[in-house]
Order: sequence, then structure tokens, then C-alpha cells
Amino acid sequence: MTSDGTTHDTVSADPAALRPAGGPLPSTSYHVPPGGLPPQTALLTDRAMFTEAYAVIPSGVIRDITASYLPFWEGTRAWVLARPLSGFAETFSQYVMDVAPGGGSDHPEPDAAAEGVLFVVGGEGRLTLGPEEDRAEHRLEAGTFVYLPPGQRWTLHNDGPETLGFHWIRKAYERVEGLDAPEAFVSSDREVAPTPMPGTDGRWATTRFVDPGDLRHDMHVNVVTFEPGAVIPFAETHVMEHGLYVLEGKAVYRLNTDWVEVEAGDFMWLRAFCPQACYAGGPGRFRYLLYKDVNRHARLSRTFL
Ligand SMILES: NC(=O)N[C@H](N)C(=O)O
Repeated sequence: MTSDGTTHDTVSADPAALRPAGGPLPSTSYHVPPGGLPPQTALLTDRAMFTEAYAVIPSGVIRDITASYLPFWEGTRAWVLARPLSGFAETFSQYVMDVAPGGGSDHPEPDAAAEGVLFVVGGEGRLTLGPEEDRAEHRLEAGTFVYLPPGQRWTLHNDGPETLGFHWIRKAYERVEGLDAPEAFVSSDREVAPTPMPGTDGRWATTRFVDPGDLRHDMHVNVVTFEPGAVIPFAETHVMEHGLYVLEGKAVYRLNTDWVEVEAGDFMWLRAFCPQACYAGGPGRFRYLLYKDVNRHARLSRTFL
């Protein structure tokens, strides 16, 4: 026992020398912190990363001290996981929202140019879509997906007994002359069958809430699922940005030049071109919510010398 209450046994360089006559070898020992070792299921806690190509925000960091309170939201805390950092170079913001029972908002979105996606991860609530005189009501529960076009009128309230938790992904909608903005819709990951990635026997599959051929949409928010042991077998590199929030399981994820360990509750922010791959080593399924900007021309530089 050391002065700080930890045990730190010394193991002989020759364990056989410690064997009592005829008895088993003693088990080797570890440094044991006060309170004991973390469970075998937990990853290292010290996994936060911020580089020029990506950031990792581990679940343990999404705690009280980093919460915000948003205007016109009652009983609600928001964790801003991503936001544009350098002017027009990044496209989206992503929040984890915790709405206490009785909390919510009648004026949730202050920006008429913003489109949004809500994806519920826990609890229950009530969403309304449309103007006061003609509102459609929808139930919110784990797995509910909501698309909100720019200018959409909506309200959201927690009328359940537990905290309502959801992701809110916001982006300035890029209008295209001749194309209307999409309408609002409500769906769920139970209603949409995952599409297997070609050649993977369904071990890597993507749940797409929006038809990829519907060019009114300029962002996709999908759920990506890997069976234990499945992989992204090459370093995908593309101009699209990503927000990846781990909904379930564990994996090692390749981000630019690094392999990082991630688990449920962690968030990864990938800048354009950040190479990415994945080994979902198990023991259970590995799933994440994925944001991606799509279907629009690249903005051209108008600076001439
Ligand atoms: N990291 C990913 O899961 N990327 C997806 N395959 C994608 O870009 O759609």
C-alpha cells in the first residue's frame, strides 16, 4: 500500500522464483487507483483530440461545465459539438440537446435561413409543425428523425417523465434557382431499412432518411451500422465534411494519419478531405449518426489579381 492509498506490488523478474513449492504461479499485479480499476468494457478516458483535420470529443467531456443555455428554450441544456470555425470553409453546426420534463421551446430556431435535422436518442416529447392555426403534432422517441426546411414553424416540448435527448444539426440551406426547398417530414430509424454497402454482406449498412436522388436536399444525415468485426476497408477521402456521433458500440477509427479508439457517446468532427476508415472490433454492433454536405456546386473564388 502506498501513501496515497494505492496498491502497487512489485513482481519478480523471474515469477517462477515466487512459486510456492508445488503451487501455482502468483498472478501479476497492477497499480490500483483509489476506487479500483475501470471496468474491462471502458476505453481510456484521455481521448480528446483537436488537430487541423479532425477533432474527437469523448463522451466524458460532454459535461455540465461545457453546456450552454439557448435563447427561448426552457429547461434545456445544449452542448455545441461542432460549428463553422473558419468562415465559409465549414458548413454545419451540431448540438446535443437535453430537455428536462416540462421544458422545450415555442421559438426554437432564430435563423430563417437555417435548415435542421433532429435525431432523438432518449426520452419522449411532442413536436408540432406548421403555423399555430394549422399545426400537425408528432410524437418524439428514441430513433425519431425530423427534417426542418428553412423558415419552418415548429415547437418542441418534453411532456414525458424523463429527459428528452436529441441531436440538432443546423446548416444554412443552399437554395438553387428552379428547385424548391424540401418539405418538413418526420421518420424513424425503425421505419427505414438500412441499405447494405456493396460487397459487404450487409455487415456495413447505411440508413438513409432522404432519397439520395432528391437534389432539393443539400445535406444528408444517415445512421451507419457495422456488425462486429466489419470494416471500412480503405481510407475514404472526400471534400464532404462529417459530424459522426457514436450511438452504440466501440471501434477504432482512422482519422487522417491516426487510429483513435471511440465508443458510444463520443463525437468526431472531420474537416473536408480528412481520410477516414474504421475497424468495428466489437463486441457488439457499432453505429453512428453521420452528417454530410451533398448535391451542390463548389463555391468559386471571385478574387482576380
Ligand atoms: N465515414 C463514413 O462513414 N463515411 C461514409 N461512408 C460517407 O461518407 O458517406
